[in-house]
Amino acid sequence: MARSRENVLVIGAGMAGLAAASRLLEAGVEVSILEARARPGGRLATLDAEGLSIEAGAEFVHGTPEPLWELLARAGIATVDVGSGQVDVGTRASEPSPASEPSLAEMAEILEAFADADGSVADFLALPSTQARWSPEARARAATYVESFHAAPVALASARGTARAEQGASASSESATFRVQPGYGALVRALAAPLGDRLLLDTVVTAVRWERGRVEVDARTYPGARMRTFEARAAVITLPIGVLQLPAGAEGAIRFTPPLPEATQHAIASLGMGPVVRVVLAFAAPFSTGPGEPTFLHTPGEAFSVFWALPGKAPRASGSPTMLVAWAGGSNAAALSGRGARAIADEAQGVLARALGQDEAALAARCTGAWVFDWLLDPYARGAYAFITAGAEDAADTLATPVEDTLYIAGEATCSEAIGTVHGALRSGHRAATQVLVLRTLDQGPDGPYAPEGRYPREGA
Ligand SMILES: Cc1cc2nc3c(=O)[nH]c(=O)nc-3n(C[C@H](O)[C@H](O)[C@H](O)COP(=O)(O)OP(=O)(O)OC[C@H]3O[C@@H](n4cnc5c(N)ncnc54)[C@H](O)[C@@H]3O)c2cc1C
Ligand SMILES: NC(=O)Cc1c[nH]c2ccccc12
Repeated sequence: MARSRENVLVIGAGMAGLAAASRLLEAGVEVSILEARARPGGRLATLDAEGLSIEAGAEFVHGTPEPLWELLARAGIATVDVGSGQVDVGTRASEPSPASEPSLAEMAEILEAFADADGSVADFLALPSTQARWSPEARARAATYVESFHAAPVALASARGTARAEQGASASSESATFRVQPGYGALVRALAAPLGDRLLLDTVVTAVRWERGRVEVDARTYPGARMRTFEARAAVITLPIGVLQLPAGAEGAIRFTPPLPEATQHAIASLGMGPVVRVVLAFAAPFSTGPGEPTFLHTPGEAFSVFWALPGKAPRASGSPTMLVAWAGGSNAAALSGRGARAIADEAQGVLARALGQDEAALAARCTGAWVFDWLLDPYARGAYAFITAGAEDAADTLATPVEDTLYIAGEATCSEAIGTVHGALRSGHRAATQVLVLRTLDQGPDGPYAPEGRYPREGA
């Protein structure tokens, strides 16, 4: 077995791991990247569904975060503006009506006001001063938004942390939302290509033994047959927080020897991993979701609290949508999770039928496909994305602090300014790579263990 002490191991080939590995490789550091799945990308997963690209995980580019746009531009990948149509339907069958501007504006104010609040989102919404200032509709809208899009139960989510995440997800003054036209999978392919056979798929990490300046990682192949040990000077660990939170001994838990420092363990335990159930429904014929073909159709109070249309393929592109996403996050998703694809798809169709005032059986008969993504059940994610819980506002920064200059934890959950996003994951990977590279420059010098053979001229050579 090849053993090398010069390299850096990157655990996980999602956006954070791919970004870290690419940076390190560009800087001349020899890296190996260990990925449990049979594909790179992690929570970026574009599937082919009836000839259309659909996302199982992330779909949107939130705002114009510079490093993500730079990557897209470098790879020549186009984006499309999603649009901002918002339509509300009540819990009872009714005609969808455009979301009222005042209630949207009030909700934006509430999300901003979270920034100055201690405690949870639920605490803030229950304050007499909050109730006096904003309408019940706006408060309910804010709660539903946090539960669904931040995937965070309002009783747990930090108000200040949510304000920060919200700002991070906007990432620009005009908070437009975009789609990656060919799907995020195209970006994953562009990032993974230069890594070649340094990217090891079907490699499930089971244990990390470490001491300052030395890491040993045990891994098995998916069926569990082959064990391998990898050795390196340092490891960038991009495991989702849901995986790091697994109790010792649980299926899929990774054993750290010695255990991670108390502060790191505490930070891991105190972050939340938000659940999401995402269903893509396909309809054979053009399908109308209401006036002006809205982008987002809100169904508050239902198990799926928001729906949106996916761009169709020609010749339907100019017509009504034929593919819709049904989205449940936070407490709703936790309640749906584990009920099975059939029951979850039926529930999504039922909510949609009620929302549009249509007959449920007739709508179901027109549905030609349903793809169900229940992220809490994903063994290599254990949820959709992280959220900051009340009292744990510093946890992401704690995780981003290198452990003994040897373990560098990255991933979306470690990016305090854009937690839960693709660009947050990307930034965390770049940050970890920089931490590794700075260490090389300061502590190791050009002849140190990170220096690839022949990269630096030796004196007298
Ligand atoms: C349904 C959904 C919708 C989302 N929507 C958006 C959106 O619209 N916009 C947005 O910006 N963000 C969105 N996100 C969040 C975004 O997808 C994530 O923040 C980002 O992709 C996380 O990247 P990462 O590298 O931190 O983690 P991951 O992509 O999870 O990468 C970690 C990698 O580690 C691997 N791994 C796990 N266990 C092991 C092990 N034992 N051994 C080896 N490897 C292992 C995993 O397989 C994975 O590939 C969404 C996420 C989900 C789930
Ligand atoms: N569908 C989404 O955009 C989900 C999402 C991921 N991270 C976020 C942060 C803020 C708002 C939404 C999100």
